[in-house]
Amino acid sequence: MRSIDVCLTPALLNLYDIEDSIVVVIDILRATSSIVYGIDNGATAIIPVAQVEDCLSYAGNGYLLAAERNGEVVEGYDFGNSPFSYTTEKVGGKTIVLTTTNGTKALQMARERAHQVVMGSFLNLGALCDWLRAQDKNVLLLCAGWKDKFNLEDTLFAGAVVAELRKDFTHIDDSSVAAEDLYECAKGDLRKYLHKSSHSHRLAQLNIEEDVKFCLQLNICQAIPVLVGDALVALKD
Ligand SMILES: O=C(O)[C@H](CS(=O)(=O)O)OP(=O)(O)O
Ligand SMILES: [Mg+2]
Repeated sequence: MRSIDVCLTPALLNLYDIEDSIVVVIDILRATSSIVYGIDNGATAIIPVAQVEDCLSYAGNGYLLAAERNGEVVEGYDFGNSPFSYTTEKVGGKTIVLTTTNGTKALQMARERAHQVVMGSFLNLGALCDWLRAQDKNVLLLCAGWKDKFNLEDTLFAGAVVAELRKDFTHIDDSSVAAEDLYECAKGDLRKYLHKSSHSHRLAQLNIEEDVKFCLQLNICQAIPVLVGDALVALKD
């Protein structure tokens, strides 16, 4: 029996047995979207850290240091978590140390217990689902949310994955059913639906509408970033 469950916020992660599961970390706006895009664009590795000051211990290695808090680049860092900072020209062949408000924190929580940790986004939805379908493992879709609270965009993506995979799994929990129904509600126009989201209001003041539109594109990437040791690298077949 294979199960696919949705953990709606990292605050609930301890309720799940993930020792033998693949955990998909989801932070659509914008951490996992940018990580997927950067790895797809040839970044050698992305090292996630939970605290801004943890980046400094990597300084001097020729790594790029990326830090975002509350939607803005932390002063003194090379860049933050806008996908437009993760183009081939900017990150190809480079190692990036990254910390964000929600996504890297959720990742650090998952890595402590999960069998395997990968990154999900609308950008690599199809490739991710094809790979998950082929693994003989339970799956937990971990929504990074916002400061440990539920958010719409991460749950929408979890619902998109459940919709793709529900035929391949014998058990889905109620949060998976709810996430899938939410996705069915919104899939016709994700951007329009997400005008309701707290993130849209928060980022509206930061004028990064283009980031939001970019992160909602489907299947422009094939890369599946996987955590190997301390770093996220491209999953090899
Ligand atoms: O930078 C982002 O888009 C968010 C910041 S917030 O959710 O608007 O506070 O950070 P992320 O860790 O990518 O969710
Ligand atoms: Mg987010």
